[in-house]
Order: sequence, then C-alpha cells, then structure tokens
Amino acid sequence: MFRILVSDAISEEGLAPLRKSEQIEIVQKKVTEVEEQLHEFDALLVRSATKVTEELLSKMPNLKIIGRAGVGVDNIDVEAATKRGIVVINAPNGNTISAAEHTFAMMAALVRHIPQAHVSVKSREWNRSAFVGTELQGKHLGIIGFGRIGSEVAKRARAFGMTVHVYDPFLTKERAEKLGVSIHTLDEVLACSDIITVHTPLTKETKGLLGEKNLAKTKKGVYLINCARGGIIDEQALIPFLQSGHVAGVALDVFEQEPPGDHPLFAFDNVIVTPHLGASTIEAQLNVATQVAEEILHFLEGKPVTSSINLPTLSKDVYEKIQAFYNLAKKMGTIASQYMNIPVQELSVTYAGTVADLETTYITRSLLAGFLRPRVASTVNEVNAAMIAKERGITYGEKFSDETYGYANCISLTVHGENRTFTIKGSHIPNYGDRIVHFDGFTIDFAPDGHLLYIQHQDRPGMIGKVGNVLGEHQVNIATMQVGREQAGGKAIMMLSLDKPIDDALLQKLAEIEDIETVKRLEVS
Ligand SMILES: NC(=O)C1=CN([C@@H]2O[C@H](COP(=O)(O)OP(=O)(O)OC[C@H]3O[C@@H](n4cnc5c(N)ncnc54)[C@H](O)[C@@H]3O)[C@@H](O)[C@H]2O)C=CC1
Ligand SMILES: O=C(O)C(=O)COP(=O)(O)O
Repeated sequence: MFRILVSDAISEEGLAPLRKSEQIEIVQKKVTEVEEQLHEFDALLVRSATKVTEELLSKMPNLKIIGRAGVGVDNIDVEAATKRGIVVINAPNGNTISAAEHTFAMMAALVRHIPQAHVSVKSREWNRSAFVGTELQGKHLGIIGFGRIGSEVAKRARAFGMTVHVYDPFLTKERAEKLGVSIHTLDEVLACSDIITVHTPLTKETKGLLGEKNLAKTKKGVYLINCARGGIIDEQALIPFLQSGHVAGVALDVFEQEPPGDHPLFAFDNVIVTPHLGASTIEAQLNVATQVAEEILHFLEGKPVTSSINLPTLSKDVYEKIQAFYNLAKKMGTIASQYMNIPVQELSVTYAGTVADLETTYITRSLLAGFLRPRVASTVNEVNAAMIAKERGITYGEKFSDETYGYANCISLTVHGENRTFTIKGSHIPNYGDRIVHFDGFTIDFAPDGHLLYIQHQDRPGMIGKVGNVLGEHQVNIATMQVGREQAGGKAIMMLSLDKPIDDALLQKLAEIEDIETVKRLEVS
C-alpha cells in the first residue's frame, strides 16, 4: 500500500485518479493531526500552508515523494528532501493564468481604489471625489521576474495599452521581443515604472529585492504589487515610503508571515490586501491537483516525473529512449563500486554511439546512484546521488566519443582510486540485453545481472575445472561463465554467474587455488 498524506486543501476532483488506484490510501489531515503516523507515509501532498521542514522530514523516514500542488516550493526544504533521496515535484503551470489575472485585478483595484470605495459605500457614504484614480492606459509597467506569470501579466498589460519594462537576468532578447516587452536593468525598471509588479520565486537573491535602497530608486508616486512571495518586497522598508507618499499604494497577496496577523501595513488605507488568493480559483486548483496526481501515479509506476525540482526533468518519450541505458549504467556503477572497494576520487563516464545523443545527465545520475549504493548506508538514488558524491569528495564527469568498439552504443566508466584505475565498458543490445564488453583491461562479454563471481588468474590448463569443482562441492551451481585473457599463458579472467550468492569462507577457498590471483563477489540486484 502506498500511503499519501494530503495536508493542505487540494481539489478533490483533481485527486480522483489517485483514489481509483487500489494500491493507494489517501489520508487528508494536517501534519499535527497525524503526528503518530507520520512514519507510515510514502508521499506528502501540500500547498503553501504546510511547512515541510527538515524536522518534519526526519519524522517521515518512508517518504519518497513530495508533491506541491502549485508553483512555489519555498515552504519545502528541498535540500533536506534531496539529501534524503525524496523527489520533490510541483505543478508549474496549472495556476499561471489565475495568478496573472489576480495580479491584474489587484492592479486595477489599486489604481482605482476599489477596495476602499467598496468599504465606503457599504458604510453608507457616497464620496466620489475621495476615490479619483488613474488610468492604466499609457502607464509604464515594470515587471521583475519574467517567467510564466510575469509574461502573462505582460500580455494583459499590453492589451490595456501599457508599456512594459522587464527585469529578469535569465530572459533572452528573442523572448522579450516576441512578447513585445523591453529588457532593462533593475535600476532602469525601478526608475521608469509607474507600477511595479514582482514575479520571481523567493530565493536568497530575491528576498528583500525591493528593500530600502531599491525603493528609493523608484519614481515618486509609484504603485507596487506583490502577488509572488512575501518578502520579495520588504514589508518593514515600505512603511517610511508610504508615510512620505513616495509610494502611492501597495497591493499584497502574499506576506512574509502567513497569516500576517495584526500587520503594521494594515494601518495604511492605500495598502490593499488579499489572503494569498492568486491560485485560488476552481480552474487553477483542478489543474494543479490533476498535475500532481498524475505525477504521483507516474512515480508509482516507475515512470519519469516531468516536473521534478530535484531531478533532471524528462518527458515520457525521452525516458523510454534512455531507460535501457539508465538500467545498464546503474548496474555498471554497482559492479565498479564493489570491484574497486577502496576510496575513490573520480568517476569519468564516456558515452559513444546512439546513447551519446540522449539525455545523459540522467543516465550518469543513475550510474552514480548505482556506484554509491554499495558504499552508503542511507537511501541513495538519482535524487541525492550528486549531493552524496560531493559530500564524499567524489567528482564525476561526462565525455562523449565516437569509439563504440563495434557496438551501436557504448558506455565506459573509469574509476580513479588511490594508486589504481579501473575501466568497465557496457553496451545495451536491443532484444538481447545489457552486456559488459570490457572489464579492467580484458575484452569479455557477460550480462551484468545477479550473483557474479570474478576471478583473475594465470592462464593455465585446468583452471575452469578447479573452480567448478570447488563450487560444485559447495552446491553452488554455475549459470554462465565467460572468460577473457591478455595472451595465451598470461593473465586471464573468468566471470561466472551463480545461482546463489557465496559466502566469505567459499570466497577464501577459491582464492587459495593455485594460480588464482583475485576473487571478487559482485552482486547486482
Ligand atoms: N500568489 C499566488 O497564489 C501565486 C504565487 N506564485 C508565485 O509566483 C512566482 C512566479 O511564478 P512563475 O512565473 O510560475 O515562475 P517562473 O519560474 O516561471 O518565473 C520566475 C521568473 O523569475 C526570474 N527570476 C529568478 N530570479 C530572479 C531575480 N533575482 N531577479 C529577477 N528575476 C528573477 C526567473 O528567471 C523566471 O523567469 C513564484 O514565486 C510563485 O511562487 C505562483 C502562483 C500563485
Ligand atoms: O503556487 C504558488 O506558488 C502559490 O503561491 C499558490 O499557493 P497556494 O497553493 O494557493 O497555497
């Protein structure tokens, strides 16, 4: 049974596909209501309210995936999740339109004083002169952060006859031109805009982006909007600018602390607020819940998740193409790790032939996970492999080559350890399977599966018989055996596939056979 804790309000209709699965059990409760059962959950679905801290994760040792039914993952300690090998996914575009429309609604409300006028009329006043506004047409809109939401806001602004100025360090000129906006530095946007709206994620770089220093660079009478994340505009820093009238009005959908409680900005009539409603529409909630539910099902079926925060993202098509190499690479990593059971500094992976044209980052992560698994006590998978390698001082790199050694594809792994280097090469042959075609200097051909026994010996007559006898005496059946040698009478290797694993005592017996130099057990699961 795969147990999912849904700890925030997520669309029931969107979750329906999960409910259909007999393998899945859904519990809809706040974290505080299931303190005693936290260790039982495999998945956690949240919006922005649940804070997924390291402490919470430490109480959920079975957790495999966190789904954020929305965009921002600043409420999730992604680094802590990654360390634990937990996949973090979000629903990146399900609420884009709703957030953009809400931003626009806030903009219109701000410059036409709609919330204040509404309260006034309902208080039985009729004070038309108190609420004279400004038009949006002809105004300069500054957008900071030009991703999905920022660009949808720009489209609407242009339809309203506004001129749009954008600051986003990652925005290309082509995309800006296509959307009819001009790219500027942050200072230029601050200086030329009548209205500024922020649409970046909350990161170390964007926290307090509109603080005292940058607010001072804005035009007198500027309007500010934050429908992204609390803290991108520094709430405390706004106070003197509102008091002096430098900032004409502020619209906030999000707060540094949510709920904000008795906030000092509420004292200003020209600060209008909503309780984090950007994504709160029927459509957005259905979209994000459906996206996350689909991803959870993919994850359960072992298919790739397409919107992971801490894994390279892969489409289904791409995944289908790389799957075979992904498995081969993992096995190669596992074998190399057991064979080179000494400290290693570097793994170098070379891709040649058809595999070189694929998404190799993912394949390398798989190889890395396979390599680290025999060495690391905690969970290691594609999510945390890179991080664990770094922690252990193991560097890795990818290269590409044309040398396929006669195969359609070839993955080579060279492991650099102290005073020793080891190379293994593998190929995936469609309709045949995975083959290791080179092992530590020897040309060979074996399937990297099951209970393998590697023997390096002097090439003498009778060696195979001696090994067979010892194994037979201990009731160990040999399924397959492949041999390779440098030259007649020189160094040779055997790679045996056994029906069951062998113990240390038997390994020792084999090592004692004359002319056998090395015996290693290699387990590939
Ligand atoms: N109020 C609400 O209910 C909602 C809020 N959001 C928030 O809106 C924000 C944006 O969402 P999307 O547009 O979907 O994300 P996105 O990832 O498509 O766009 C973010 C943009 O910010 C830019 N950016 C990053 N660092 C920057 C910096 N230092 N300066 C300037 N630009 C920077 C990125 O290049 C990117 O283009 C997120 O913080 C998200 O959490 C999203 C949905 C609903
Ligand atoms: O998707 C986002 O980033 C949002 O801010 C929406 O938050 P919510 O799911 O409404 O708590």
